[in-house]
Amino acid sequence: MTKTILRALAGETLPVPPVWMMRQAGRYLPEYRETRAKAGDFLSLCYNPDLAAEVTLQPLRRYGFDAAILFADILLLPQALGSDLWFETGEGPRLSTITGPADLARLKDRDAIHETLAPVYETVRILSRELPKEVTLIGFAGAPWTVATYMIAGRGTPDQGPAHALKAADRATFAALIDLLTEATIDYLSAQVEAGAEVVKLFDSWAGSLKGQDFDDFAVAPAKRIIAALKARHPGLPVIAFPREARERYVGFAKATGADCVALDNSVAADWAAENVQTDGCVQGNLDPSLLVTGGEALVTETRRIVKAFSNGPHIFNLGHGITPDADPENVHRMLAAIRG
Ligand SMILES: Cc1c2[nH]c(c1CCC(=O)O)Cc1[nH]c(c(CCC(=O)O)c1C)Cc1[nH]c(c(CCC(=O)O)c1C)Cc1[nH]c(c(C)c1CCC(=O)O)C2
Repeated sequence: MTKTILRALAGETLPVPPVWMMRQAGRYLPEYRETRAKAGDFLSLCYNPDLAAEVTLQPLRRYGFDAAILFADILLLPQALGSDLWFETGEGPRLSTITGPADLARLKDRDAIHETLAPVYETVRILSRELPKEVTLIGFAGAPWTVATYMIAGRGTPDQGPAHALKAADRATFAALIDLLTEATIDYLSAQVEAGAEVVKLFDSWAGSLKGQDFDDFAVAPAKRIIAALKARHPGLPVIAFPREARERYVGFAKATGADCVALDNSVAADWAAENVQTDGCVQGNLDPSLLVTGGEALVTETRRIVKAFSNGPHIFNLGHGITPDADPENVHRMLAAIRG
């Protein structure tokens, strides 16, 4: 087993951490913007296997990252389940809403998703043929809670208010939606693995707004179920979990869910995470993405500080969240130089 990402995920401490970036294919790259224009719009790009594979490969050509992440979106799964989905330019995603049992009943069942998602699996197949031998291919899905927050509200929300409200007002509908998403996510990720994904990552971007028992019920429990089912179908499959802004709940998250690696956002201190989270295995993270906008000495200092903080255990270097469209592509080279020396 020679791929550095797989070695780190298996618990090996490497002299130089392998590195990739969340949203590494994206609008900060001129070649991405060009390919997206050719596709027409973002969703057409996601469903065009040749072009989606092309944008996945672009950041690898430029930077030589250790992993490629499939180019797709966490909201393709709700679309495959029958939600309407579109992107408002400059604003973000819009979906039909789930407000009660009638909306839930209109969704398709888990077996129907592959019809819509077949082009995504084709993208994975192309990538597994075309990627350089040393690069690891990561598939992904949104975690049920995060995906549910978009399906319930019909858009991104600052506090996930509508999802919390449905959870309080109509627990049965809310729990049934989480259940459907959990089952569909197992099938979706499993199909990505069958197509050639070597690792999968579960994005729970809004995990931080779940408190107390809700965090156990709707962040930990679904992740645990998904990971157990995937590992039963694909023995040895490494899984990265990203319960963003989980704060003190990062502690023990890998053990509680069976994840091989916990991805950390940049609100937690690397020294604290090395002592309290990395003790259970591989961690990924956690540079503040705004440093790729501002650059300078702070970018270099902070990158080195993170590498050093995690140097006594398994670590995959990454950002604490996705790189933003206003990032300077040259700053990514500076970050890599600070990591790789
Ligand atoms: C919440 C979420 C979404 N999508 C995703 C998450 C979880 C991670 C996170 O918290 O950021 C995950 C995602 N989205 C995208 C990927 C591709 C792989 C990668 O490079 O990381 C991945 C892994 C492409 C994308 N997904 C999106 C873009 C930008 C679309 C464009 O080209 O205009 C990309 C490259 C659009 C998107 N997709 C989503 C939103 C809220 C938006 C709009 C905000 C924005 O524009 O950045 C939903």
